[in-house]
Amino acid sequence: MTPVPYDEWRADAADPAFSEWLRTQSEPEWTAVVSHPFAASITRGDVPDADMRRYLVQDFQFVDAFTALLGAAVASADSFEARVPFGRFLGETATTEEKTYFHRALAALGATPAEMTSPESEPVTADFRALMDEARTSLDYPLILAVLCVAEWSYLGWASRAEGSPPENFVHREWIDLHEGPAFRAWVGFLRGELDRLGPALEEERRLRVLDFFRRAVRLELRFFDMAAGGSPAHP
Ligand SMILES: Cc1ncc(CN)c(N)n1
Repeated sequence: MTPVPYDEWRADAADPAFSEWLRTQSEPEWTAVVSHPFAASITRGDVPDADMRRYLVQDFQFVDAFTALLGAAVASADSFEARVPFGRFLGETATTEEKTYFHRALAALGATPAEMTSPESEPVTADFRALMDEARTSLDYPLILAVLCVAEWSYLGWASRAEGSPPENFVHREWIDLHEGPAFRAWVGFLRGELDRLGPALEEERRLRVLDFFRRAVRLELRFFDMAAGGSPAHP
């Protein structure tokens, strides 16, 4: 879809935030991600163990490149105030939260040590890592923000759709908890706020480059869930 220029779009937008422009210009794929059948199955707690294991083995590789990207955000942010939330989240991801979760969840799902230390990458995992590496090595703060924002905002999107009582199985329940709740919402709010702060002041060409990274990340999130669901695409 040819993007509607930001200045034209915001003239009639109810919420003229730059991050909202990025999201709306990434439809229908955005909605396909946050309503993906695999994500819905996580929220119900009924993903078969073999599928959850394949997904988490691949996601552990995603998290490695994602952690490096957070480091690039610390390095490229334009103020001390902006560096601090990245540093805090980086510490949480690298130590307490996702790392211990992955080890416990993959052990419970019967993953072998080789699958965790030298796993084979699915094509979408390699492509996602390549996009994160491209953003990281650019050291271009808005491009880094675009990729981080998609990863976190889209995960908040599906996790906040969970209804009813949380799944009993900790593998599902903790994965939802890691992507929901007040702290995670504040983190997503921060990422969106940074894009909203910087985007309007960018030249149109730079805005379109940020949108290109945002859209590529959204498409990869969709392919990632398709891979997890066994390869059957839920593309719109
Ligand atoms: C593929 C993917 N995208 C996003 C997230 C959320 N951190 C994740 N863990 N994995």
